[in-house]
Formats: sequence, C-alpha cells, structure tokens
Amino acid sequence: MAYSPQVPRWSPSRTSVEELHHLSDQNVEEHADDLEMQRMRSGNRSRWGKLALFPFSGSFSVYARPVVAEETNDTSIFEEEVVVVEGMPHEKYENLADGMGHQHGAFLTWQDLWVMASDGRGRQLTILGGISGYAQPGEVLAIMGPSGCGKSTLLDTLAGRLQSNARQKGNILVNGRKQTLSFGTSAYVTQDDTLMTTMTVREAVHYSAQLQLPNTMTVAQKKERAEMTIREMGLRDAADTRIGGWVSKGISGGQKRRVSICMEILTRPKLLFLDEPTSGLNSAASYHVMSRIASLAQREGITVLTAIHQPSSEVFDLFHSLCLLSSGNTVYFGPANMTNEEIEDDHGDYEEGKTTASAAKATEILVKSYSSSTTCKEATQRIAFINEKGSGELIKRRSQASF
Ligand SMILES: Nc1ncnc2c1ncn2[C@@H]1O[C@H](COP(=O)(O)OP(=O)(O)OP(=O)(O)O)[C@@H](O)[C@H]1O
Repeated sequence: MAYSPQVPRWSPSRTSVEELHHLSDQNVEEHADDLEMQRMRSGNRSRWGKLALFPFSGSFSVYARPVVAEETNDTSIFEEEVVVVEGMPHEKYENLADGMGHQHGAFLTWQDLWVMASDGRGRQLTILGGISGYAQPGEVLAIMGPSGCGKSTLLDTLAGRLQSNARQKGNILVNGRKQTLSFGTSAYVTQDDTLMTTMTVREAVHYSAQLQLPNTMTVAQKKERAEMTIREMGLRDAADTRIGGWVSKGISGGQKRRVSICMEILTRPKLLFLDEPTSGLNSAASYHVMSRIASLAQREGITVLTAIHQPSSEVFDLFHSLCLLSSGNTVYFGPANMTNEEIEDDHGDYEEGKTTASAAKATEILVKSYSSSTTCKEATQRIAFINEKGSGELIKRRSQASF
C-alpha cells in the first residue's frame, strides 16, 4: 500500500462580520479582504433589491453631470451641472425630482453603434453590428463574450480610442449630449501593466500624482490624494515594496493591476474603462481587484465599464449590469443578477439555437430573441430616458469642479 503522509491542511475560513468588529486596527488591515467581501455581499444584496425594479429603479440622491464648457469653448475647464432631487439636505443643490439623480456622475449611452475596419486586403469587416446600451454612475457594467466578439472594440469606441483604420457610426452620449470629456474625466486601464519596475508602489503613485493632478493643487494635496488612493486600492501594506519585474521579484500580479488602476483613478474620473482587469490573476486576486473597483464606483459614483473573461461567481456577483456580446452583436444587455431561468424565458429560442444550429446560426437566433425580449425593450426605454433627462429641461447650476 502506498504511503500517504498525514499532511496537516489549512483551509481558509471567512471571518464573520461580528468577529471583525472586535479586531484591532492593525488586524483589520489583515482581514480587509474578508471585511470587503462581506460588506460587498451584504451591501449588494440590498442594492440589488432595488435593481429588481429595473429599469426605473431610481431611489437616488444627487445627480450632477459633467459637461465641457460649450458656451465658453474652454475645454480645459471641467464644469458640473448640478441637478438635485427632492429632499437632499445640501445647500449646494436645488430641488428637482427627476427620478435619475446620482452622485456627480456620467451616464453613458450608445445607440445603434457600428464599427467597421478594413482587413488590410480591401475588405470591410463589421466588428460591432449596431449595438445599444448604457452605463450608470456608481455601477459596474461587465462586457463579456467569447474571444474576438468585440469587447475591447466596444470599450475603445466608447472611450474614443478607436484605431485609425476603423470607422464608427451611431450615437455615443454622455448625459444626453455628444461631448468631448476633458482631461481627467475619463480613464482607461489597459490589459498590460506598464510600470517602472525599480520604483516602490508609493513612489510610482506619488510621481504619477505630481504629473497628472492640476497645478491648482498644492504638492501636499497631491501627496494626500496619492496616499488616499493607495489606501482605497488596498495597497497600504505594499506601499514601500518595489514593483519589480522579471529580474527582481516585487509585488504580486494582483497588486500590480491595482497599482495601474491607482494611477488612473488619481484624477477621480467620472468614467472608468477597464480592459480585462483580471487577466492572468487567480480567483482570489481577481476578486480583490474587482471588489475594490466596485466599492470605489459605488462610493464615488464612478461609471465603470469592464471587459472581462470568465469571472468567478464571486466576481460576477459584483457586477450590476451585463452586456453579453457574440460576433459583434448584443445577445443580452440587462441586470447581471437576472437568473438563468429569466434569461432563458426571455430568450425563447435559446435551446433550439444551442442544439440544432451552427455557431453562427445560434448567434443569429440569440440576437433575434434578445432584440424581441422584454429586457431589450427595457434597456431601450432606459437609454431614451437617460438621454431625454440628460439633455432636457433640468434645473442647471454650474460650479467649478474641484479636483
Ligand atoms: N482596428 C482593427 N482592424 C481590423 N480588425 C480589427 C480591429 N480591431 C479589432 N479587429 C477585429 O475585430 C474582432 C474583435 O476584436 P476585439 O479585440 O474587440 O475582441 P475581444 O472580444 O476583445 O477579444 P479578446 O477577448 O480576445 O481580447 C477581432 O476579430 C479583431 O481581429
């Protein structure tokens, strides 16, 4: 009989919220992940209760929309139009019950969006085939689908970074308007971490803060912003560790991703685009990265759009909305917490598509059944609602935004 040694095994157990209440400050740092996980779980459950009212689930407080100062043609000044809903106890705001209040956010909509590119041999490829959707402040929209379905292209198009050989058609509106967002109002985190390997986390973030933040901020304020962002991304313990690279080992892959995100959120963007933020990470590190982003989005009212591959169920639970693409078409756009049964009810022909048709035919069936589904109608209504409210007769008050 083969000898099998009795190896003692340790398996992680989640700390209860009650236990966490009794931890000292130092220990809280160690258990930050547990706390974060539980807070997100319990917090999201109730938040998702509201989402059941989708698409008009508006129990929000304040909504301020960023606009480029069109009248002055001064795109360097980032201004906010502050719109307020009833009962907001803040003297800065006026009352307005518009049903879509949000904290200083950017509502992004895209309608009938097409992207075509030449394949280098004179032929035109359709990469996105007339898709529509929206993203809202404080929420994380996940863009999912098989490799090559157009996730990065959608992110690039929405972020205004489409390659020069590609053309786009359709409407992309921020708060109901076509506009160019000024520097610092949107941020894009690419798949690759391009970090200085010899710097420590703190040096890299501080350096980036000095370069990116406006001159209206003092050096001390910039340092404070950098420190705050390091804490927000859970990097305090690694702050004085070298980033490292192939030659010298430094921080972990997940920490590197968080440093990259840290650098992009220093300016407190209204819109955050993330291309595969968890690629190459294990499920725990992926959860750590995404939970930080989700709580930041919620707390700061940031509109987050992320392309993501095969998230774990814990990570998936952090998403508010899901945009599922196949061959450049939408096969689902709606709440991420919709159950499988509901989706299958909505997509009546799904089973038929799965069992009897080829992949292309199955996609066609899914696209058709999505476009005739109630979820699609609700999304279309929501887009119209956002655009109308965003550009309509709202009470406006302009104020210089503080970085
Ligand atoms: N500028 C371009 N010119 C030509 N073809 C392009 C261009 N951009 C994207 N494509 C093609 O469009 C399709 C979608 O690409 P995209 O990178 O958006 O997919 P993806 O879903 O993000 O894939 P992955 O998950 O593998 O990153 C691919 O077939 C790609 O080759």
